[in-house]
Amino acid sequence: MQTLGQDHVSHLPQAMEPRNEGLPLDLGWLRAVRVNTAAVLRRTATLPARRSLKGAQQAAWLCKAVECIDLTTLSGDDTAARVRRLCAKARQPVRADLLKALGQPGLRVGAVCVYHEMIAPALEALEGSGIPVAAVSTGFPAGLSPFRLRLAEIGESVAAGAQEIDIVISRRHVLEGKWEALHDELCAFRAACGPAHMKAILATGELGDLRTVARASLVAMMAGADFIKTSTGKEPVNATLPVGLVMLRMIRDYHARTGLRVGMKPAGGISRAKDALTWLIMVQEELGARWVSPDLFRFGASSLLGDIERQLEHHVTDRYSAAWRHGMG
Ligand SMILES: O=C[C@H](O)COP(=O)(O)O
Repeated sequence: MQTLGQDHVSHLPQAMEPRNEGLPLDLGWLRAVRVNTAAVLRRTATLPARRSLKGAQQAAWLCKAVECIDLTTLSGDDTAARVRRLCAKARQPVRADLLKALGQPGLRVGAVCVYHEMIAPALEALEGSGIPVAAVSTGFPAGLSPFRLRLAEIGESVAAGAQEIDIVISRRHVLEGKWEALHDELCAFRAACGPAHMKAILATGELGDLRTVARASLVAMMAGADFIKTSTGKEPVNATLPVGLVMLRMIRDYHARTGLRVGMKPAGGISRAKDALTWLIMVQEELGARWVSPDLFRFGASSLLGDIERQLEHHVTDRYSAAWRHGMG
Protein backbone atom coordinates (compact mmCIF):
# COMPACT_ATOMS: atom_id res chain seq x y z
CA MET A 1 0.00 0.00 0.00
CA GLN A 2 1.28 3.46 -0.78
CA THR A 3 1.52 5.74 2.21
CA LEU A 4 0.44 9.31 2.65
CA GLY A 5 2.82 11.16 4.94
CA GLN A 6 1.91 14.42 6.63
CA ASP A 7 4.02 16.29 4.07
CA HIS A 8 2.02 14.83 1.22
CA VAL A 9 -1.33 16.26 2.24
CA SER A 10 -1.71 19.07 -0.20
CA HIS A 11 -4.46 21.64 -0.22
CA LEU A 12 -3.46 22.96 -3.61
CA PRO A 13 -6.16 22.41 -6.22
CA GLN A 14 -5.49 19.42 -8.46
CA ALA A 15 -4.97 19.94 -12.18
CA MET A 16 -8.42 20.37 -13.74
CA GLU A 17 -9.75 17.09 -15.03
CA PRO A 18 -11.58 17.07 -18.36
CA ARG A 19 -15.25 16.67 -17.52
CA ASN A 20 -16.99 13.38 -18.29
CA GLU A 21 -19.35 14.24 -21.13
CA GLY A 22 -20.64 10.67 -21.34
CA LEU A 23 -20.97 8.21 -24.21
CA PRO A 24 -23.78 6.71 -26.24
CA LEU A 25 -25.25 3.74 -24.37
CA ASP A 26 -23.04 0.71 -25.10
CA LEU A 27 -25.18 -2.36 -24.40
CA GLY A 28 -22.39 -4.71 -25.47
CA TRP A 29 -20.10 -3.33 -22.79
CA LEU A 30 -22.92 -3.59 -20.28
CA ARG A 31 -23.64 -7.23 -21.15
CA ALA A 32 -19.96 -8.10 -20.79
CA VAL A 33 -19.80 -6.84 -17.18
CA ARG A 34 -19.12 -9.69 -14.74
CA VAL A 35 -18.64 -9.57 -10.97
CA ASN A 36 -17.06 -12.36 -8.96
CA THR A 37 -19.05 -11.84 -5.77
CA ALA A 38 -17.06 -14.30 -3.66
CA ALA A 39 -13.79 -12.56 -4.62
CA VAL A 40 -15.26 -9.12 -3.89
CA LEU A 41 -16.42 -10.27 -0.46
CA ARG A 42 -13.01 -11.83 0.30
CA ARG A 43 -11.16 -8.68 -0.74
CA THR A 44 -13.35 -6.32 1.27
CA ALA A 45 -13.30 -8.58 4.34
CA THR A 46 -9.52 -8.21 4.57
CA LEU A 47 -9.43 -4.44 4.09
CA PRO A 48 -10.22 -3.23 7.65
CA ALA A 49 -7.69 -5.66 9.16
CA ARG A 50 -4.95 -4.46 6.79
CA ARG A 51 -5.26 -0.91 8.06
CA SER A 52 -1.88 -0.16 9.58
CA LEU A 53 -1.86 3.61 9.78
CA LYS A 54 -0.49 5.00 13.00
CA GLY A 55 0.58 8.31 14.50
CA ALA A 56 1.31 11.22 12.17
CA GLN A 57 0.49 9.19 9.11
CA GLN A 58 -2.94 8.33 10.45
CA ALA A 59 -3.53 11.99 11.34
CA ALA A 60 -2.58 13.02 7.78
CA TRP A 61 -5.07 10.56 6.31
CA LEU A 62 -7.77 11.74 8.71
CA CYS A 63 -7.17 15.32 7.57
CA LYS A 64 -7.54 14.09 4.00
CA ALA A 65 -10.82 12.43 5.00
CA VAL A 66 -12.07 15.76 6.40
CA GLU A 67 -11.24 17.47 3.10
CA CYS A 68 -13.33 14.85 1.31
CA ILE A 69 -16.50 15.15 3.42
CA ASP A 70 -19.74 16.44 1.97
CA LEU A 71 -20.95 17.69 5.33
CA THR A 72 -24.62 16.83 5.19
CA THR A 73 -27.93 17.60 6.78
CA LEU A 74 -30.97 16.05 5.09
CA SER A 75 -33.71 16.07 7.68
CA GLY A 76 -37.33 17.07 7.48
CA ASP A 77 -36.77 19.40 10.43
CA ASP A 78 -33.77 21.23 8.94
CA THR A 79 -33.82 24.96 9.65
CA ALA A 80 -31.69 27.87 8.47
CA ALA A 81 -30.14 28.02 11.94
CA ARG A 82 -29.07 24.36 11.78
CA VAL A 83 -27.62 24.87 8.31
CA ARG A 84 -25.71 27.95 9.50
CA ARG A 85 -24.20 25.92 12.34
CA LEU A 86 -23.26 23.17 9.90
CA CYS A 87 -21.62 25.70 7.60
CA ALA A 88 -19.62 27.16 10.49
CA LYS A 89 -18.38 23.62 11.11
CA ALA A 90 -17.60 23.23 7.40
CA ARG A 91 -15.41 26.35 7.51
CA GLN A 92 -13.65 25.25 10.70
CA PRO A 93 -14.10 21.46 10.77
CA VAL A 94 -11.57 20.84 13.52
CA ARG A 95 -10.61 23.07 16.47
CA ALA A 96 -8.13 25.75 15.45
CA ASP A 97 -5.51 24.78 18.06
CA LEU A 98 -5.58 21.17 16.84
CA LEU A 99 -5.24 22.23 13.21
CA LYS A 100 -2.30 24.44 14.14
CA ALA A 101 -0.62 21.56 15.94
CA LEU A 102 -1.28 19.34 12.91
CA GLY A 103 0.14 21.92 10.50
CA GLN A 104 -3.22 22.08 8.67
CA PRO A 105 -4.48 25.62 9.39
CA GLY A 106 -6.64 25.97 6.27
CA LEU A 107 -8.38 22.60 6.46
CA ARG A 108 -12.02 22.63 5.35
CA VAL A 109 -14.58 20.12 4.10
CA GLY A 110 -15.33 19.26 0.44
CA ALA A 111 -18.88 20.65 0.33
CA VAL A 112 -22.04 21.19 2.34
CA CYS A 113 -24.96 19.03 1.18
CA VAL A 114 -28.56 20.11 1.82
CA TYR A 115 -32.11 20.06 0.45
CA HIS A 116 -33.10 22.74 -2.06
CA GLU A 117 -34.79 25.02 0.49
CA MET A 118 -31.57 25.21 2.48
CA ILE A 119 -29.35 26.34 -0.43
CA ALA A 120 -29.81 30.05 0.30
CA PRO A 121 -28.83 29.96 3.99
CA ALA A 122 -25.93 27.64 3.17
CA LEU A 123 -24.62 29.95 0.44
CA GLU A 124 -24.88 32.94 2.74
CA ALA A 125 -23.07 31.16 5.57
CA LEU A 126 -20.32 29.87 3.27
CA GLU A 127 -19.72 33.14 1.43
CA GLY A 128 -16.04 33.72 0.72
CA SER A 129 -15.04 30.25 1.93
CA GLY A 130 -14.86 28.63 -1.51
CA ILE A 131 -16.83 25.66 -0.13
CA PRO A 132 -19.45 24.59 -2.68
CA VAL A 133 -23.07 23.87 -1.84
CA ALA A 134 -24.45 20.54 -3.04
CA ALA A 135 -28.22 20.04 -3.28
CA VAL A 136 -30.00 16.71 -3.36
CA SER A 137 -32.56 16.69 -6.13
CA THR A 138 -34.97 14.86 -8.46
CA GLY A 139 -37.43 13.90 -5.74
CA PHE A 140 -34.73 12.71 -3.32
CA PRO A 141 -34.74 10.11 -1.83
CA ALA A 142 -37.25 7.98 -3.82
CA GLY A 143 -37.09 9.80 -7.15
CA LEU A 144 -40.71 9.03 -7.95
CA SER A 145 -42.11 12.50 -8.59
CA PRO A 146 -43.12 13.46 -12.16
CA PHE A 147 -40.14 13.56 -14.51
CA ARG A 148 -40.73 17.19 -15.55
CA LEU A 149 -40.75 18.23 -11.89
CA ARG A 150 -37.52 16.34 -11.24
CA LEU A 151 -35.89 18.16 -14.15
CA ALA A 152 -37.27 21.50 -12.97
CA GLU A 153 -35.97 20.82 -9.46
CA ILE A 154 -32.43 20.51 -10.81
CA GLY A 155 -32.81 23.78 -12.74
CA GLU A 156 -34.12 25.60 -9.65
CA SER A 157 -31.27 24.39 -7.47
CA VAL A 158 -28.65 25.38 -10.05
CA ALA A 159 -30.32 28.80 -10.42
CA ALA A 160 -30.30 29.14 -6.62
CA GLY A 161 -26.51 28.66 -6.64
CA ALA A 162 -25.88 24.97 -5.98
CA GLN A 163 -22.64 23.96 -7.66
CA GLU A 164 -23.20 20.25 -7.20
CA ILE A 165 -26.44 18.33 -7.69
CA ASP A 166 -26.97 14.91 -6.13
CA ILE A 167 -29.66 13.26 -8.25
CA VAL A 168 -31.37 9.94 -7.56
CA ILE A 169 -31.89 7.42 -10.34
CA SER A 170 -35.17 5.62 -11.07
CA ARG A 171 -34.43 2.28 -9.44
CA ARG A 172 -37.25 0.67 -11.42
CA HIS A 173 -35.36 1.21 -14.69
CA VAL A 174 -32.48 -0.84 -13.26
CA LEU A 175 -34.67 -3.51 -11.69
CA GLU A 176 -36.57 -3.95 -14.98
CA GLY A 177 -33.36 -3.95 -17.06
CA LYS A 178 -34.45 -0.79 -18.93
CA TRP A 179 -30.94 0.52 -19.48
CA GLU A 180 -31.92 2.81 -22.31
CA ALA A 181 -34.57 4.47 -20.14
CA LEU A 182 -31.99 4.91 -17.37
CA HIS A 183 -29.44 6.37 -19.77
CA ASP A 184 -32.01 8.77 -21.25
CA GLU A 185 -33.14 9.90 -17.80
CA LEU A 186 -29.59 10.51 -16.63
CA CYS A 187 -28.60 12.34 -19.83
CA ALA A 188 -31.57 14.68 -19.29
CA PHE A 189 -30.56 15.24 -15.66
CA ARG A 190 -26.98 15.91 -16.70
CA ALA A 191 -28.11 18.47 -19.30
CA ALA A 192 -30.28 20.18 -16.69
CA CYS A 193 -27.28 20.41 -14.35
CA GLY A 194 -25.41 22.57 -16.88
CA PRO A 195 -22.16 23.67 -15.23
CA ALA A 196 -23.06 22.12 -11.88
CA HIS A 197 -21.48 18.75 -11.25
CA MET A 198 -23.85 15.80 -11.20
CA LYS A 199 -23.52 13.08 -8.58
CA ALA A 200 -25.67 10.10 -9.55
CA ILE A 201 -27.08 8.30 -6.52
CA LEU A 202 -27.65 4.65 -7.41
CA ALA A 203 -29.35 3.63 -4.14
CA THR A 204 -27.39 0.40 -4.30
CA GLY A 205 -29.19 -1.08 -1.29
CA GLU A 206 -32.27 -1.33 -3.53
CA LEU A 207 -30.59 -2.73 -6.65
CA GLY A 208 -30.12 -6.37 -5.66
CA ASP A 209 -26.87 -8.02 -6.69
CA LEU A 210 -23.41 -6.61 -7.32
CA ARG A 211 -23.50 -7.17 -11.08
CA THR A 212 -26.56 -4.94 -11.27
CA VAL A 213 -24.73 -2.30 -9.22
CA ALA A 214 -21.79 -2.55 -11.65
CA ARG A 215 -24.04 -2.13 -14.70
CA ALA A 216 -25.95 0.81 -13.18
CA SER A 217 -22.61 2.46 -12.36
CA LEU A 218 -21.51 2.10 -15.96
CA VAL A 219 -24.76 3.52 -17.38
CA ALA A 220 -24.50 6.51 -15.03
CA MET A 221 -20.98 7.20 -16.29
CA MET A 222 -22.05 6.73 -19.92
CA ALA A 223 -24.70 9.38 -19.24
CA GLY A 224 -22.08 11.87 -18.07
CA ALA A 225 -22.15 11.54 -14.27
CA ASP A 226 -19.32 13.48 -12.64
CA PHE A 227 -19.58 11.26 -9.57
CA ILE A 228 -21.33 8.00 -8.84
CA LYS A 229 -22.72 7.79 -5.32
CA THR A 230 -23.81 4.70 -3.44
CA SER A 231 -26.86 5.76 -1.48
CA THR A 232 -29.20 8.41 -0.24
CA GLY A 233 -28.56 7.47 3.38
CA LYS A 234 -32.28 6.64 3.61
CA GLU A 235 -32.19 3.05 2.27
CA PRO A 236 -32.06 0.19 4.78
CA VAL A 237 -28.57 -0.72 3.45
CA ASN A 238 -26.30 2.12 2.42
CA ALA A 239 -22.56 2.39 1.69
CA THR A 240 -21.04 -1.08 2.07
CA LEU A 241 -17.46 -1.96 1.13
CA PRO A 242 -18.42 -4.65 -1.44
CA VAL A 243 -20.67 -2.22 -3.28
CA GLY A 244 -17.94 0.40 -3.04
CA LEU A 245 -15.32 -1.95 -4.47
CA VAL A 246 -17.54 -2.86 -7.42
CA MET A 247 -18.25 0.82 -8.17
CA LEU A 248 -14.55 1.72 -7.93
CA ARG A 249 -13.68 -1.06 -10.38
CA MET A 250 -16.26 0.24 -12.85
CA ILE A 251 -14.74 3.71 -12.48
CA ARG A 252 -11.35 2.10 -13.21
CA ASP A 253 -12.73 0.35 -16.32
CA TYR A 254 -14.36 3.55 -17.53
CA HIS A 255 -11.08 5.41 -17.08
CA ALA A 256 -9.14 2.67 -18.91
CA ARG A 257 -11.59 2.84 -21.83
CA THR A 258 -12.10 6.62 -22.05
CA GLY A 259 -9.23 8.28 -20.16
CA LEU A 260 -11.84 10.10 -18.03
CA ARG A 261 -11.79 10.15 -14.25
CA VAL A 262 -15.22 9.89 -12.62
CA GLY A 263 -15.54 10.56 -8.89
CA MET A 264 -16.87 8.28 -6.18
CA LYS A 265 -19.09 9.18 -3.22
CA PRO A 266 -19.98 6.57 -0.64
CA ALA A 267 -22.81 7.89 1.52
CA GLY A 268 -24.97 6.68 4.33
CA GLY A 269 -23.92 5.19 7.64
CA ILE A 270 -20.24 6.17 7.51
CA SER A 271 -19.75 7.63 10.96
CA ARG A 272 -16.44 6.31 12.31
CA ALA A 273 -12.95 7.56 11.56
CA LYS A 274 -11.63 4.03 11.13
CA ASP A 275 -14.26 3.31 8.47
CA ALA A 276 -13.27 6.47 6.63
CA LEU A 277 -9.65 5.27 6.62
CA THR A 278 -10.67 1.89 5.22
CA TRP A 279 -12.54 3.62 2.39
CA LEU A 280 -9.61 5.91 1.58
CA ILE A 281 -7.20 2.99 1.52
CA MET A 282 -9.52 1.03 -0.76
CA VAL A 283 -9.76 4.01 -3.14
CA GLN A 284 -5.99 4.45 -3.20
CA GLU A 285 -5.36 0.75 -3.74
CA GLU A 286 -7.99 0.38 -6.48
CA LEU A 287 -7.66 3.68 -8.32
CA GLY A 288 -4.41 5.26 -7.19
CA ALA A 289 -3.48 8.33 -5.16
CA ARG A 290 -4.97 10.75 -7.71
CA TRP A 291 -8.47 9.73 -6.64
CA VAL A 292 -7.80 10.45 -2.95
CA SER A 293 -8.75 14.04 -3.41
CA PRO A 294 -11.97 16.04 -2.95
CA ASP A 295 -12.38 16.60 -6.69
CA LEU A 296 -12.68 12.83 -7.17
CA PHE A 297 -13.75 11.41 -3.85
CA ARG A 298 -16.29 12.46 -1.23
CA PHE A 299 -17.90 10.94 1.81
CA GLY A 300 -21.58 11.80 2.15
CA ALA A 301 -21.84 11.95 5.92
CA SER A 302 -23.81 13.69 8.62
CA SER A 303 -21.95 12.29 11.62
CA LEU A 304 -18.42 11.32 10.57
CA LEU A 305 -16.63 14.58 11.24
CA GLY A 306 -17.19 14.43 15.03
CA ASP A 307 -15.39 11.10 15.35
CA ILE A 308 -12.52 12.25 13.13
CA GLU A 309 -12.12 15.36 15.25
CA ARG A 310 -12.00 13.18 18.38
CA GLN A 311 -9.26 11.02 16.87
CA LEU A 312 -7.27 14.07 15.80
CA GLU A 313 -7.61 15.54 19.28
CA HIS A 314 -6.31 12.27 20.70
CA HIS A 315 -3.37 12.37 18.30
CA VAL A 316 -2.43 15.90 19.36
CA THR A 317 -3.19 15.78 23.11
CA ASP A 318 -3.09 12.04 23.89
CA ARG A 319 -6.57 12.42 25.43
CA TYR A 320 -10.02 11.45 24.14
CA SER A 321 -12.84 13.92 24.57
CA ALA A 322 -16.44 12.80 25.09
CA ALA A 323 -18.36 12.23 21.86
CA TRP A 324 -21.03 14.75 22.91
CA ARG A 325 -18.46 17.55 22.61
CA HIS A 326 -18.52 16.99 18.84
CA GLY A 327 -22.26 17.07 18.26
CA MET A 328 -22.39 18.88 14.92
CA GLY A 329 -21.18 16.91 11.94
O1 LIG B 1 -25.65 11.86 1.27
C1 LIG B 1 -25.50 11.80 2.46
C2 LIG B 1 -26.21 10.89 3.36
O2 LIG B 1 -27.57 11.16 3.41
C3 LIG B 1 -25.63 10.95 4.73
O3 LIG B 1 -25.97 9.80 5.43
P1 LIG B 1 -25.68 9.68 7.00
O4 LIG B 1 -26.64 10.64 7.67
O5 LIG B 1 -25.96 8.24 7.34
O6 LIG B 1 -24.26 10.06 7.28
